[in-house]
Amino acid sequence: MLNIKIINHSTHLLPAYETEHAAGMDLRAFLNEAITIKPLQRILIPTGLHIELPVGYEAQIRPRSGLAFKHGIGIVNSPGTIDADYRGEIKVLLVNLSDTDFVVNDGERIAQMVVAKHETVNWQPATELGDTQRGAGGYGHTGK
Ligand SMILES: O=c1ccn([C@H]2C[C@H](O)[C@@H](COP(=O)(O)OP(=O)(O)OP(=O)(O)O)O2)c(=O)[nH]1
Ligand SMILES: [Mg+2]
Repeated sequence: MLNIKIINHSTHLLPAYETEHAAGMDLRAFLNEAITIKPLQRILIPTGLHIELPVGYEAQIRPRSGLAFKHGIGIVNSPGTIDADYRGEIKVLLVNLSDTDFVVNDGERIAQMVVAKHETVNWQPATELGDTQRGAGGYGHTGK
Protein backbone atom coordinates (compact mmCIF):
# COMPACT_ATOMS: atom_id res chain seq x y z
CA MET A 1 0.00 0.00 0.00
CA LEU A 2 1.37 3.41 -0.97
CA ASN A 3 0.37 6.83 0.29
CA ILE A 4 -1.45 8.89 -2.30
CA LYS A 5 -2.77 12.43 -1.93
CA ILE A 6 -5.51 13.43 -4.28
CA ILE A 7 -6.47 17.02 -4.99
CA ASN A 8 -10.23 17.47 -4.69
CA HIS A 9 -10.74 13.89 -3.59
CA SER A 10 -14.48 13.82 -4.09
CA THR A 11 -14.31 14.30 -7.84
CA HIS A 12 -11.26 12.27 -8.66
CA LEU A 13 -10.76 8.55 -9.12
CA LEU A 14 -7.70 6.66 -7.92
CA PRO A 15 -5.40 5.50 -10.71
CA ALA A 16 -6.42 1.93 -11.40
CA TYR A 17 -5.38 -1.25 -13.16
CA GLU A 18 -8.04 -1.72 -15.83
CA THR A 19 -7.52 -5.48 -16.15
CA GLU A 20 -6.53 -8.20 -13.72
CA HIS A 21 -2.83 -8.42 -14.58
CA ALA A 22 -2.18 -5.01 -16.11
CA ALA A 23 1.29 -3.57 -15.45
CA GLY A 24 0.14 0.02 -15.76
CA MET A 25 -2.46 1.96 -13.80
CA ASP A 26 -4.32 4.40 -15.98
CA LEU A 27 -3.93 8.07 -15.10
CA ARG A 28 -6.74 10.54 -15.63
CA ALA A 29 -6.61 14.20 -16.54
CA PHE A 30 -7.59 16.54 -13.71
CA LEU A 31 -8.94 19.65 -15.44
CA ASN A 32 -11.31 22.51 -14.74
CA GLU A 33 -12.11 22.68 -18.42
CA ALA A 34 -11.27 20.70 -21.54
CA ILE A 35 -7.87 21.33 -23.16
CA THR A 36 -7.26 21.26 -26.91
CA ILE A 37 -3.85 20.06 -28.08
CA LYS A 38 -3.08 21.36 -31.55
CA PRO A 39 -0.94 19.42 -34.04
CA LEU A 40 2.69 19.25 -32.81
CA GLN A 41 1.78 21.12 -29.63
CA ARG A 42 2.88 19.73 -26.25
CA ILE A 43 0.92 20.39 -23.08
CA LEU A 44 1.55 19.43 -19.46
CA ILE A 45 -1.63 17.80 -18.21
CA PRO A 46 -2.29 17.75 -14.44
CA THR A 47 -3.49 14.55 -12.79
CA GLY A 48 -4.33 15.93 -9.32
CA LEU A 49 -2.19 13.18 -7.78
CA HIS A 50 0.71 13.31 -5.35
CA ILE A 51 2.25 10.00 -4.34
CA GLU A 52 4.82 8.73 -1.87
CA LEU A 53 6.90 5.92 -3.35
CA PRO A 54 9.11 3.78 -1.14
CA VAL A 55 12.86 4.40 -1.53
CA GLY A 56 14.14 2.11 -4.30
CA TYR A 57 10.98 2.47 -6.39
CA GLU A 58 10.15 4.74 -9.31
CA ALA A 59 7.01 5.29 -11.33
CA GLN A 60 7.16 5.40 -15.12
CA ILE A 61 4.65 7.50 -17.02
CA ARG A 62 3.98 5.80 -20.32
CA PRO A 63 1.71 6.53 -23.28
CA ARG A 64 -1.51 4.61 -23.94
CA SER A 65 -1.19 2.75 -27.23
CA GLY A 66 -4.83 3.37 -28.16
CA LEU A 67 -4.41 7.15 -28.00
CA ALA A 68 -1.13 6.85 -29.90
CA PHE A 69 -2.60 4.67 -32.65
CA LYS A 70 -5.98 6.36 -33.06
CA HIS A 71 -5.02 9.98 -32.37
CA GLY A 72 -1.22 10.29 -32.58
CA ILE A 73 -1.00 11.23 -28.90
CA GLY A 74 2.37 10.54 -27.32
CA ILE A 75 4.38 11.64 -24.31
CA VAL A 76 7.36 13.86 -25.09
CA ASN A 77 9.59 12.55 -22.28
CA SER A 78 8.36 8.98 -22.48
CA PRO A 79 8.77 7.20 -20.20
CA GLY A 80 8.48 10.00 -17.66
CA THR A 81 10.21 9.30 -14.36
CA ILE A 82 8.57 9.92 -10.98
CA ASP A 83 11.27 9.84 -8.32
CA ALA A 84 10.63 8.37 -4.89
CA ASP A 85 11.39 11.73 -3.26
CA TYR A 86 9.00 13.74 -5.47
CA ARG A 87 6.04 15.16 -3.61
CA GLY A 88 4.67 17.48 -6.28
CA GLU A 89 1.73 16.81 -8.55
CA ILE A 90 2.23 14.14 -11.19
CA LYS A 91 1.83 15.69 -14.64
CA VAL A 92 1.85 14.17 -18.10
CA LEU A 93 3.56 15.90 -21.03
CA LEU A 94 1.30 14.98 -23.93
CA VAL A 95 2.17 15.77 -27.53
CA ASN A 96 -0.16 15.67 -30.49
CA LEU A 97 1.64 14.02 -33.41
CA SER A 98 -1.44 13.99 -35.63
CA ASP A 99 -2.59 16.66 -38.06
CA THR A 100 -5.85 17.37 -36.23
CA ASP A 101 -6.72 18.94 -32.87
CA PHE A 102 -7.11 16.56 -29.93
CA VAL A 103 -9.37 17.43 -27.01
CA VAL A 104 -8.62 16.20 -23.49
CA ASN A 105 -11.60 16.28 -21.12
CA ASP A 106 -11.53 16.15 -17.33
CA GLY A 107 -11.35 12.57 -16.06
CA GLU A 108 -10.17 11.03 -19.32
CA ARG A 109 -7.46 8.38 -19.19
CA ILE A 110 -4.41 9.99 -20.76
CA ALA A 111 -1.48 7.79 -19.77
CA GLN A 112 -0.47 4.84 -17.63
CA MET A 113 1.85 4.58 -14.68
CA VAL A 114 4.07 1.57 -14.00
CA VAL A 115 5.61 1.36 -10.52
CA ALA A 116 8.94 -0.43 -10.64
CA LYS A 117 11.93 -1.24 -8.46
CA HIS A 118 15.25 0.23 -9.48
CA GLU A 119 18.87 -0.10 -8.44
CA THR A 120 21.01 2.74 -7.12
CA VAL A 121 24.69 2.36 -7.97
CA ASN A 122 28.00 3.91 -7.00
CA TRP A 123 30.84 4.38 -9.49
CA GLN A 124 34.28 2.90 -9.17
CA PRO A 125 36.59 4.71 -11.65
CA ALA A 126 38.53 2.14 -13.73
CA THR A 127 41.09 2.28 -16.56
CA GLU A 128 39.91 -0.99 -18.16
CA LEU A 129 36.45 -2.46 -18.56
CA GLY A 130 35.61 -6.15 -18.77
CA ASP A 131 35.92 -7.65 -22.28
CA THR A 132 32.79 -8.71 -24.19
CA GLN A 133 32.09 -10.19 -27.63
CA ARG A 134 30.11 -7.07 -28.56
CA GLY A 135 32.74 -4.66 -27.41
CA ALA A 136 31.90 -1.20 -28.76
CA GLY A 137 29.62 -2.55 -31.50
CA GLY A 138 26.17 -0.99 -31.56
CA TYR A 139 23.76 1.04 -33.63
CA GLY A 140 22.87 -1.92 -35.82
CA HIS A 141 26.35 -3.43 -36.15
CA THR A 142 24.80 -6.94 -36.16
CA GLY A 143 22.95 -6.10 -39.37
CA LYS A 144 19.39 -5.32 -40.29
O1 LIG B 1 6.41 12.96 -16.78
C1 LIG B 1 6.80 13.41 -15.68
C2 LIG B 1 8.16 13.45 -15.35
C3 LIG B 1 8.51 13.98 -14.13
N1 LIG B 1 7.57 14.44 -13.26
C4 LIG B 1 7.95 14.92 -11.95
C5 LIG B 1 8.37 13.78 -11.02
C6 LIG B 1 9.85 13.78 -11.08
O2 LIG B 1 10.39 13.24 -9.89
C7 LIG B 1 10.15 15.26 -11.27
C8 LIG B 1 11.43 15.53 -11.99
O3 LIG B 1 11.43 14.86 -13.21
P1 LIG B 1 12.78 14.68 -14.07
O4 LIG B 1 13.89 14.26 -13.19
O5 LIG B 1 12.43 13.83 -15.23
O6 LIG B 1 12.97 16.15 -14.62
P2 LIG B 1 14.23 17.12 -14.56
O7 LIG B 1 14.14 17.98 -15.75
O8 LIG B 1 15.50 16.34 -14.35
O9 LIG B 1 13.86 17.99 -13.29
P3 LIG B 1 14.56 18.00 -11.86
O10 LIG B 1 15.76 18.84 -12.04
O11 LIG B 1 13.52 18.59 -10.96
O12 LIG B 1 14.89 16.59 -11.48
O13 LIG B 1 9.07 15.77 -12.07
C9 LIG B 1 6.22 14.37 -13.58
O14 LIG B 1 5.34 14.74 -12.82
N2 LIG B 1 5.88 13.87 -14.79
MG1 LIG C 1 15.83 15.07 -12.70
